[in-house]
Amino acid sequence: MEVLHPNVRNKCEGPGRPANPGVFLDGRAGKGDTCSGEPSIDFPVSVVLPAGGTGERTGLHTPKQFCSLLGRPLISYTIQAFERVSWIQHIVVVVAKESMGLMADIIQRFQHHKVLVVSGGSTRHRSICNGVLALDEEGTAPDRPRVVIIHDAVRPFVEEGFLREIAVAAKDHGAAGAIRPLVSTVIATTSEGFLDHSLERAKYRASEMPQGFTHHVIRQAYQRCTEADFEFGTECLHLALQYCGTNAKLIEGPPTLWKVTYKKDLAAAESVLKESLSESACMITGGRTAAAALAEAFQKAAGALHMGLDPIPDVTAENSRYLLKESNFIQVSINGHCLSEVEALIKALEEANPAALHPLVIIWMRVLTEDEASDSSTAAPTSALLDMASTAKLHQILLYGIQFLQSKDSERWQRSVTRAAEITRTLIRERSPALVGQLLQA
Ligand SMILES: Nc1ccn([C@@H]2O[C@H](COP(=O)(O)OP(=O)(O)OP(=O)(O)O)[C@@H](O)[C@H]2O)c(=O)n1
Ligand SMILES: O=C(CO)[C@H](O)[C@H](O)COP(=O)(O)O
Repeated sequence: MEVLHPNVRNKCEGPGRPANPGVFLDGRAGKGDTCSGEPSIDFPVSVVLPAGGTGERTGLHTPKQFCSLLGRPLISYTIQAFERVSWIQHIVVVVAKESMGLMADIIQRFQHHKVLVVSGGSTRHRSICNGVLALDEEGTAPDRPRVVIIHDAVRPFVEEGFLREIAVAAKDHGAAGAIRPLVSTVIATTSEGFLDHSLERAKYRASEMPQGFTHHVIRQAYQRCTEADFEFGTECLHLALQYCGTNAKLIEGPPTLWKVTYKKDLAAAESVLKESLSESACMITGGRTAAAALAEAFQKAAGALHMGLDPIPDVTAENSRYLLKESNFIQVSINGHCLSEVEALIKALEEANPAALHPLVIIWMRVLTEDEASDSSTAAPTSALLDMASTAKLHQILLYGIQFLQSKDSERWQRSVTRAAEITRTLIRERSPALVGQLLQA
């Protein structure tokens, strides 16, 4: 088994800066924080993420764990879901031998820490077993975990609260696993392809991930299981029962635990990510009265589209926290071109997010009076916007423009506000790299 030691990956661990805010399905944006109000886990917990499969069922050449969602490999989201949990010590990622280099690049590019990479086996059980054994190896994980959580690398949406439930139940009962209600009835077929019998759906559950085990139970299960288990087995909880006499505690998990299995699941996962990244934006008004009035109206229109909006005068002092916690920014410019404000915002975002984990969005909202709109000397700086957007895109910042007409007619003005909010919501939701630098009319 080949191992990338922690000291090899140390070069990837920046000077203590944790990865960028991740995606929290419960609506929180955060970094390295724990669920509010929950006590921390007071026993050592480590994680094994099997990622050594080929993803045959997707029909793609690239194994699904390395497929890109919003410019970042799927596995990086899963790693981050564990990395941001403060009570998790080590994350062993098990990949096929030929993917060791690719995995090391991902760790470096997305500044993952806590990660140890080991090479996998020909089946999922063999890969998981390699990961569990790596936790034993001296020098790789000095303080042995009391509990080992096993989670498929291709289930990116796992929350801290549920991991906590699994870890505590695993410590108390030796093993614990996530379950979900069955979607379809399970039936057995005869060798001729006829119905043999069907199971009563209400009595059965689908076994999902994460699963947790005491270190002792999972090690013993793999030491005692047979070659047939390694070759054909699909259930770690079964090994714990069969070889250690441990009846796992089963806990119903959220629907978001589903496993990316088919190509359509990759699109679904990207859609979940986009949805969670587009829940809010902050609107930078420059402290100007006209912009603040626009922000107030915009806040209402955005609210109707289920998007929260925080109007702020700038991103300095106290407000600089938005540079880290927000993924979407609307820079309002009232007079003239004012692309310099956008330039300054891009610079501040780049400095705050040297390795952005997902694309950040800036919308330049150029507000024009009716007179300015009809004056050819105030023509839109389209090529400057395009150039700025092309450069920003290299740093994972997607820049778009909306031209907003500040009409004296209140109905017209309100229509523009509504349209601007709808365009904003669409640009933020879609995060399309193809549309950067475009100046749309509201
Ligand atoms: N030899 C293997 C096979 C699978 N896995 C991992 O186990 C998880 C769940 O398995 P599955 O969804 O079946 O993945 P694949 O085996 O890659 O998919 P397929 O069966 O479609 O080929 C995935 O993260 C996969 O990378 C692994 O670590 N080692
Ligand atoms: O849901 C699970 C229960 O342990 C596993 O993720 C599942 O068994 C993986 O199996 P496969 O590799 O066939 O998708």
